[in-house]
Amino acid sequence: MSDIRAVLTDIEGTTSSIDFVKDVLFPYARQHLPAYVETHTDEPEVQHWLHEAAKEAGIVEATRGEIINLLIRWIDEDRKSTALKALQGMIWREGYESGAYVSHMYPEVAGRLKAWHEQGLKLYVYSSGSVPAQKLLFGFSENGDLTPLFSGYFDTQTGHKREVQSYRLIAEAIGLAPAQVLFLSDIREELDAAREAGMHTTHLVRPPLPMTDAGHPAVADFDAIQP
Ligand SMILES: CSCCC(=O)C(=O)COP(=O)(O)O
Ligand SMILES: [Mg+2]
Repeated sequence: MSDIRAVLTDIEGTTSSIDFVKDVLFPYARQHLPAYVETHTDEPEVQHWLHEAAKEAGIVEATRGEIINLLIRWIDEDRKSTALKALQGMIWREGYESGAYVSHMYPEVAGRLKAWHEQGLKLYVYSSGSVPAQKLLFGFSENGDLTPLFSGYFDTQTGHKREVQSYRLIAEAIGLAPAQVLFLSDIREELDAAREAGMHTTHLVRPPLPMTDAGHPAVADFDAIQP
């Protein structure tokens, strides 16, 4: 993969465990969402995303309570809604800043990201979590602040992760040909879309998941990747 100039990484199931997202972040957002919406309801950004959530659900008129219930249902369904993800990010900030949790990183991830960075590779993140949530996750990690390693972040405002066009737009935004980018993910459909856009791909199959052939080069951890 000698022409690789940048690594674009997914988060959940790739740099960090699905359990951290499902058992720590989602429950925290679920628990704090009602009070957060009630106490921040006059903030334009909160208003904007509540409005976007209602629009996405096709709701013309709803009480605040109904929108809160809708968002809680979406958390339970792990819906990759841009509006929900933006609101979750705002709520998670309070959790990180109060020390309620730090983000999980698989043991080799921070070291490998640092090595790639030192080697001159540009590092980018692409996650369904909002860009502010991504910055928090890498800023408050078990391995300290990893944000200086990254050159940019992308979320579903660029497009959904299973759509080919999203990867074309990301390559354009970072100023590289898709063939100069290596995309890392645990999800086959995301890897398929990135490859169709022309990116190199590597499938993260984190133990104890059994190694499976999803049609992409597959590894158990970042130490096995040589961009
Ligand atoms: C950005 S941290 C929270 C992760 C999250 O909300 C999520 O939906 C994970 O999506 P990913 O695309 O990283 O699998
Ligand atoms: Mg993932």
